[in-house]
Amino acid sequence: MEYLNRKVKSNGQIDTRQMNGASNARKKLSETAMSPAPPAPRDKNTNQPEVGKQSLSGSRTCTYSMERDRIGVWGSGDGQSNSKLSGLDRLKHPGLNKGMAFSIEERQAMGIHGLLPPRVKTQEEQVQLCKLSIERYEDPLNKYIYLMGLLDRNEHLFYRFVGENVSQMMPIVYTPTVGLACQKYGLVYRRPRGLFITINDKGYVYDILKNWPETDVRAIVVTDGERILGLGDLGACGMGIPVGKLALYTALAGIKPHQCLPITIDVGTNNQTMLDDPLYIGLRQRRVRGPQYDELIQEFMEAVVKRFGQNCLVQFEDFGNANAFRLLEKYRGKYCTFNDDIQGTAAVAVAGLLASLRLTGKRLSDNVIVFQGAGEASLGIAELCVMAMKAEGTPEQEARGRIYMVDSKGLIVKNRPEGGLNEHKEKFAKDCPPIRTLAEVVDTVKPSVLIGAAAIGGAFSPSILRAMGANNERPVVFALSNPTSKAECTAEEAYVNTDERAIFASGSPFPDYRTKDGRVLRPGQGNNAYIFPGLALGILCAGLVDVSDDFMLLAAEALAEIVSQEDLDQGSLYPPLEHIQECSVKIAKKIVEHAYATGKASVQPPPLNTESFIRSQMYDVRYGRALPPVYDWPHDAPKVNVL
Ligand SMILES: NC(=O)C1=CN([C@@H]2O[C@H](COP(=O)(O)OP(=O)(O)OC[C@H]3O[C@@H](n4cnc5c(N)ncnc54)[C@H](OP(=O)(O)O)[C@@H]3O)[C@@H](O)[C@H]2O)C=CC1
Ligand SMILES: CC(=O)C(=O)O
Ligand SMILES: [Mg+2]
Repeated sequence: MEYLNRKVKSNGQIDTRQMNGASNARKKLSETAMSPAPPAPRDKNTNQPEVGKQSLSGSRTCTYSMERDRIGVWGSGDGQSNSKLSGLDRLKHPGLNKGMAFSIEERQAMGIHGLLPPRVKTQEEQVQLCKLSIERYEDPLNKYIYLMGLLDRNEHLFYRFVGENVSQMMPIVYTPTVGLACQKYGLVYRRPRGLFITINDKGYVYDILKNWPETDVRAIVVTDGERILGLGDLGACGMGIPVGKLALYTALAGIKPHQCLPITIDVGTNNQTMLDDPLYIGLRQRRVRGPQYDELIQEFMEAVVKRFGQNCLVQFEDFGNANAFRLLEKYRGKYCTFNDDIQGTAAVAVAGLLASLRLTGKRLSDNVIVFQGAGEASLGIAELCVMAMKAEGTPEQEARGRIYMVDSKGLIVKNRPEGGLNEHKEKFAKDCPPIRTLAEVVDTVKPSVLIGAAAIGGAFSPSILRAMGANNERPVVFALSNPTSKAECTAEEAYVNTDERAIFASGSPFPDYRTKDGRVLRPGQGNNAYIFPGLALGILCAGLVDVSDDFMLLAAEALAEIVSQEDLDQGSLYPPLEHIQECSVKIAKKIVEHAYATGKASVQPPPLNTESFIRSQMYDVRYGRALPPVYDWPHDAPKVNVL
């Protein structure tokens, strides 16, 4: 039979990325240095190898679209062809399963006829069922468990469902519910998802990476669980975050699921509640710090390059403050990496601020900005604000002078009696006597922008908000802390206490607000989810390694440009969540263009049409044909399992 011959080829045509001068140095890091590939057929629009034969599509070509999406597979372990899989395997394989959408021919040819109810459903009907099913759950945690179960069963359906219902599903797979899921991870954990690497695995990290059954990993989100959202140290239970972030990589930016790998590095936890919890899933010990910790992370970075190549992206997520800054400085430029909490958050917040200028009629440099918090998020945003102000022509010192930071000890001032200023905070220290409370800082400084990222729920009291309203025609208030319980104020509080004049954004979603005169305000979600999926897509499409801050400013500008007048009129500084996939493509396009313009791209040759190249790389949530039609039901079917 013809289809018997249609096997996955293994000709290594994919890695057409040839290292350019800028990345030659990195070659030494890798045992798996890419070899120049034989020429592949080129797409006339993109000047890139055809889909299925290029950088993001897997390291092998194949005939069927489903195989094209999923080459290495759960269960095969070696990333070899799917031809070893039986029909039953395919039914159980989340990347290949179509459930009742398998056609009759497919069911017969794969030897699974009779294992499914007779009716054949469309994917649209399945999406409808997902909607009905999830609506039956009232408890968000149960909705989360349902969605993770769907992901475990049928990836295409999960991503289509989430992608078509972003504003309803994002709060479940992501903040705020993912925070609750992490706190209860011992309860919600069902099936293996992601890799756990512990301090006891030192010396064997590469072997653990080899246990991951997919070989074509392009993006890793890694946490050590020390600062999970604003919930603190959750140890190994932090795994929910890399899983959730990577679900958004695919749902929001079309990065293929099998190219994504969530990792949790378990060095213990200092959270006594976790340590005492019989359901806790991690090592029962206090956190290891110092040289042992650093050696483990170093081994991890090297093992990633050795296993997946030097262009494999490592997104650091929810590390504790001290490690986050240190590790970013240590690895940026040398490895393909960025820190989402510092850099991604900076980009989304600056995007919001740039958009706000269209409402206030100011330049960014005309603003006075007060931060509640001086950690990863706040300092990342503050530094990018300085960069954006400099781009407006404001001298650096003047730009820094317009930014005031409040940490747990009060306003950051020079010669603080209790000391404790690190080099990052020092740059924003003011030459004035200490001021202890945020309320006093707001009264003294009279900021036009107030940004909260300190995980102190309710820190923007009604009186602080009223002061913002009294001092500004349109006060800008960002309550960025996650999850919802940690938000500095709600959208309603921001509007009510400023005569509905506040320009508000928040890290976790808040419902629409109806004004006294009947207008509906839709507070935007100032969350790095608007940035990291598109940023990652751009990084991968360009083969970018050095994710410097100019890329972050570019991403911010790209996002701000997408915000329409209608969005602004509705009080939102961000495009609707329903458009977030388009935002990802636009951001990726800017990243790719800038990577080539600055000589930092390593995918060669450059695409002729950047946007079509990017789109051609993205995951298709629709099912492919599992098999070509070979006969009509109800005729006798050959008992052959070809896949
Ligand atoms: N919306 C988004 O996209 C993002 C939101 N976030 C959220 O931001 C929050 C903070 O994250 P991150 O910056 O990474 O955390 P960090 O731990 O790095 O920083 C927390 C900061 O808050 C300060 N702080 C603690 N207590 C107080 C207080 N009572 N008054 C003033 N400041 C205080 C700390 O002060 P000190 O330095 O003195 O310890 C520190 O500077 C989290 O809730 C997180 O979820 C983070 C990333 C993205
Ligand atoms: C959104 C995010 O990255 C955080 O709250 O940590
Ligand atoms: Mg984070």
